[in-house]
Amino acid sequence: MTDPRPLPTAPAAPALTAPLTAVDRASAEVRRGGLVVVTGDDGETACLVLAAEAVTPTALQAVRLLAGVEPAVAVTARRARLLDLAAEQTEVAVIASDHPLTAETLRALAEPGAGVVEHGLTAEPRALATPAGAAVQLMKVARLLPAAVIAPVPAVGEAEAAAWAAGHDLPRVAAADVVAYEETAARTLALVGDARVPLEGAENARILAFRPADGGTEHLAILIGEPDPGQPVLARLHSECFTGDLLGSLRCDCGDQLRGAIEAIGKAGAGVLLYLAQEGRGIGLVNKLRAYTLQDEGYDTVDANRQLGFDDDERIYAPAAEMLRRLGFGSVRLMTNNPLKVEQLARHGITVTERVPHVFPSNPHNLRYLQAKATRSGHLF
Ligand SMILES: Nc1nc2c(ncn2[C@@H]2O[C@H](COP(=O)(O)OP(=O)(O)OP(=O)(O)O)[C@@H](O)[C@H]2O)c(=O)[nH]1
Ligand SMILES: [Zn+2]
Repeated sequence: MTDPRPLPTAPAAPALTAPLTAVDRASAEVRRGGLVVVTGDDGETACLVLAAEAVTPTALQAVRLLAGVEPAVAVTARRARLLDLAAEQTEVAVIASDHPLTAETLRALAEPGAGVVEHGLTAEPRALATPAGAAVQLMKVARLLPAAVIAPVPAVGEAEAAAWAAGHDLPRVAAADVVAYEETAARTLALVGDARVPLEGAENARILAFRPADGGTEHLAILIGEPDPGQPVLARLHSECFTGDLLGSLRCDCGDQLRGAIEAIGKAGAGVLLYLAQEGRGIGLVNKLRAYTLQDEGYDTVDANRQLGFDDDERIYAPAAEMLRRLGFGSVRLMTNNPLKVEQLARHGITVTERVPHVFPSNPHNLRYLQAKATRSGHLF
């Protein structure tokens, strides 16, 4: 095969890097149980934020002391409705109590099966692009349960709240930057690695790694043969599945789909497989394991996501579209059974000339999962 040819890569604009970095720092902080400040527009009260799943009595006490009031908990509207706490159409619900919330109650609000939710709770609706809404979104970015302990920062306006955060040595992030994070990250992908890796079923393969400007997890493109950018390129978008791809889990069809796609593209002679860092349809591996526990209790794959407060599918397709564009492929023949992937790629500016079915035999462990994909998520088998 010929030597890998260099591919164009775009340097990230500094204006995009600073907000991404702020979100990345805040995400790392909440993952280790720390406090962060989320600011909003000038008229909005900034929030002190802590991951509900990481809450401890000590952390809760720290929030009380810093804010000077009792904290509340922000959850997705989906989760609030399951708790019979949100009547209105809203994106996020802020749950408050008529008595101090304990760490156990907070955990029970966040996670199904974690305990009994007590009485005396009320919920207020909030839009996503508010500090409370962005606090929940920050948990999703951090791949934690989408529930945040929040308390108002004793400061007026964004500048004063930012100064308050700095004075208390707390990371600060703007709500708008959290909400825009995934789309912004996709715009900053840079090609950071490119090597020839012969694969079983496709010896003429290269792996290219694309890294977002905040240093987040890379998405990979597996380029097989030399696809003609002038023609629709045979393409597979594969979302990472540690259990299926690496361990050969029989609970899903991912392992077969991954190896089957490489083999099929290899046979066809040329094409691309994007290996996207979107484990568990974008909820992360730990949350996927929680969803599996719920599925063992009787929920299907869609309802398990919803019980945890997530949407059915949390993936976004901006990184995939950006990588295809960077590789010079504006038009694809997409190997998928998922109509949403076709729709979303088109929405992000890639022409899908054809959907190529990508079906593999079921086994006794994944039959129910595949049936749920067909009946609940509209997958075409
Ligand atoms: N949340 C959740 N994710 C799952 C579950 N089972 C598998 N997954 C994830 O679902 C994703 C499957 O991705 P794909 O095979 O690319 O996509 P798809 O939506 O099934 O569509 P196809 O292109 O037809 O295969 C991977 O990220 C898996 O980790 C589950 O029960 N719950
Ligand atoms: Zn899987």
